[in-house]
Amino acid sequence: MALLLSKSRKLICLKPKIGFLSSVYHNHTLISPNLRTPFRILGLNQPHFAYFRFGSTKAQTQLNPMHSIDNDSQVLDFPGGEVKFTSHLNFIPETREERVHCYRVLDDDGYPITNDFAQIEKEVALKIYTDMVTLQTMDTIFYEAQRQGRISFYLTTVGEEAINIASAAALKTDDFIFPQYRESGVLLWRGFTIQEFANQLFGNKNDYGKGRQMPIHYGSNKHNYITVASTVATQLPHAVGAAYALKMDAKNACTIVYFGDGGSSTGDFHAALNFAAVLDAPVIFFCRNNGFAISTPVSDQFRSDGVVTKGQGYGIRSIRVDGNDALAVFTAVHEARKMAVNERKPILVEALTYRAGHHSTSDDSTKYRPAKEIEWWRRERDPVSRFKKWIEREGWLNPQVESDLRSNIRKQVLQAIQVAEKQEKPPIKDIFTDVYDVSPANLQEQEVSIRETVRKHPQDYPTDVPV
Ligand SMILES: Cc1ncc(C[n+]2csc(CCOP(=O)(O)OP(=O)(O)O)c2C)c(N)n1
Repeated sequence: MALLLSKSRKLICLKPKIGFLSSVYHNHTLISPNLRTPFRILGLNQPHFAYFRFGSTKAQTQLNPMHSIDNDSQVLDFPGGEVKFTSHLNFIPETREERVHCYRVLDDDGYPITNDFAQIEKEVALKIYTDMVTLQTMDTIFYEAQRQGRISFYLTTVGEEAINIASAAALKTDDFIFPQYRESGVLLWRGFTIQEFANQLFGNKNDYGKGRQMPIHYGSNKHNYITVASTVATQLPHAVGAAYALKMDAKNACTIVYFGDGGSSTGDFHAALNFAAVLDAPVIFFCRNNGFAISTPVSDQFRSDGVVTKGQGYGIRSIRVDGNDALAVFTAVHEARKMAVNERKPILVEALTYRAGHHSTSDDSTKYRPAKEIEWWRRERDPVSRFKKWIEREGWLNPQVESDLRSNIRKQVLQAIQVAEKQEKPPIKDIFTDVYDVSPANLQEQEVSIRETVRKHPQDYPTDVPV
């Protein structure tokens, strides 16, 4: 398509193409039905003619007879702001010369390298540490419980303890959490008890999901923690919708949505970011870039510089942080929350980390990555010991307190397992409740049928489920 600039400095369309530029001619002015204002070219000192070539037009090029025009000083007034013209055929490179820097506060030895971080009170720092240790302990013991066949499935957050706990610590209780599945620490921070975790894992009658979900699909109304869904990334558009609702209700709160590098390859991710940007929804997109989506490494996931660079493509302010540095994660989310709530804007945080455990109990990650690599991350970049070194130097923790803390938490987790295991399971009828007010005929038939099947083949069904 070629555009012609008339004496009245208006652009006229010579060969309109499809799209919103398909326009009507009106007094030599290009007026798009989709736009409130016509396109205009600014920066010209005198009226004259000019041709501009766009795309694959075959129209004959006529150079401007007035060579004095300084093309590069002209701008096109386009929706979204003025666009400078250039006579240089420059493609935007696929990558920046240097990768986006990663914000951190503590070095690998737990020494602060900057004062540019949110100040944390001693009590908050100790709760961050206590909850990181609790998460580690729960992961170790619940994982073993699955290996012993006591629960059917488990998934750890090993290596991502700082991401879980420090991000949660930077939020307010009115903020809504939309988790993926590797964020049980966020719920822990909010006060979900070890017993409540165990009840869900064992699917007993005290599980809020009434045993209808796989283990680790926690949810809690009380803690504004939306129930985990296995379908990767579906939580992203939900978080945007909820954030938009908070904005419409003029609430002083935001939503935060967690997802992995794998989740960023879904359509839901892109739809969510665009919606959030266009609707100015107060949502924090928190990507845990842990290097793997089960066995798929990030090098097979995308060619961009990680996930942080995608924010700008949608007009979203973004930051990359060291996910193994609790102080950096806390500070970034603390600032992101302020911006999201005060400015009513989405923010993208990409935390670089490493999934130091297997994907889940259904996975053996040494089949697709070197055991030494896993070991290195566990030993050299453990977020829990890094934070511990910092609080020890601050004088807030000593070895005796640390040892008591660990053994106390271990006892609590073991105790919770024993209690949860002994609890009755929810009755079979609970499978059919909570969706319909009046159960439809097909569900009633299924309910009868499942009872008959269990009675006929009792050896194939657990004995502790009331029929
Ligand atoms: C829509 C959808 N596609 C595929 C899967 C299978 N799946 C389960 S977890 C997972 C990997 C997700 O990786 P990532 O988002 O990076 O999170 P991580 O497990 O690393 O924390 C996949 C592909 C799924 N559950 N849902």
